[in-house]
Amino acid sequence: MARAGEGVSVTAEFTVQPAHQGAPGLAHGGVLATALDETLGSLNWLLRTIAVTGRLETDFVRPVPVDTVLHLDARITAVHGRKIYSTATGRIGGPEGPVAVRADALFIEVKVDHFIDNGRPAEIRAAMSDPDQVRRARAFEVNP
Ligand SMILES: CCCCCCCC(=O)SCCNC(=O)CCNC(=O)[C@H](O)C(C)(C)COP(=O)(O)OP(=O)(O)OC[C@H]1O[C@@H](n2cnc3c(N)ncnc32)[C@H](O)[C@@H]1OP(=O)(O)O
Repeated sequence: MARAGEGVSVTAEFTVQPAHQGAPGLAHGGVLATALDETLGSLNWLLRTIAVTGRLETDFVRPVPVDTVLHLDARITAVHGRKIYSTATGRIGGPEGPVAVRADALFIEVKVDHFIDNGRPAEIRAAMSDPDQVRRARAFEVNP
């Protein structure tokens, strides 16, 4: 879950599970990048814009052990035409703890045709008939 904050920003928490391991006992970097991407992606809902990740530059600053709660904080830094620039940090030990990961992202606004043209029909039909997905897409609730 992500919560709206000051400006166009969100905070979120991600708990590293044993299935997220790369090196023994430590989170895999790709999973941490996914947590950053998901948190950054939720910013676009606040703009009510459909957008996909075009670029995601990630810094892995500290190892993140299994069972750690990663405290994520993401905000939009600029919007230019279809381009949405955003940045995020993931801290450990609490929301004010040391930065373990950070990312800068560029999301590109797309039409819904992006998914219809490129996705698989079965999954698109399933998403359209899933009331949770439709509710999320049509009426994104801020801090419900
Ligand atoms: C609704 C739920 C959405 C959930 C999203 C969750 C987050 C995700 O994981 S998304 C999945 C991963 N991302 C993808 O699959 C995207 C794959 N890429 C694409 O489909 C295309 O490259 C796409 C749509 C991003 C851009 O293509 P296109 O629409 O033709 O735009 P294009 O004209 O090339 O570029 C538009 C602008 O963005 C810039 N741009 C595009 N890609 C990049 C990039 N990687 N780096 C820097 N700039 C870029 C271009 O330079 C251009 O800038 P300007 O307007 O200043 O000339």
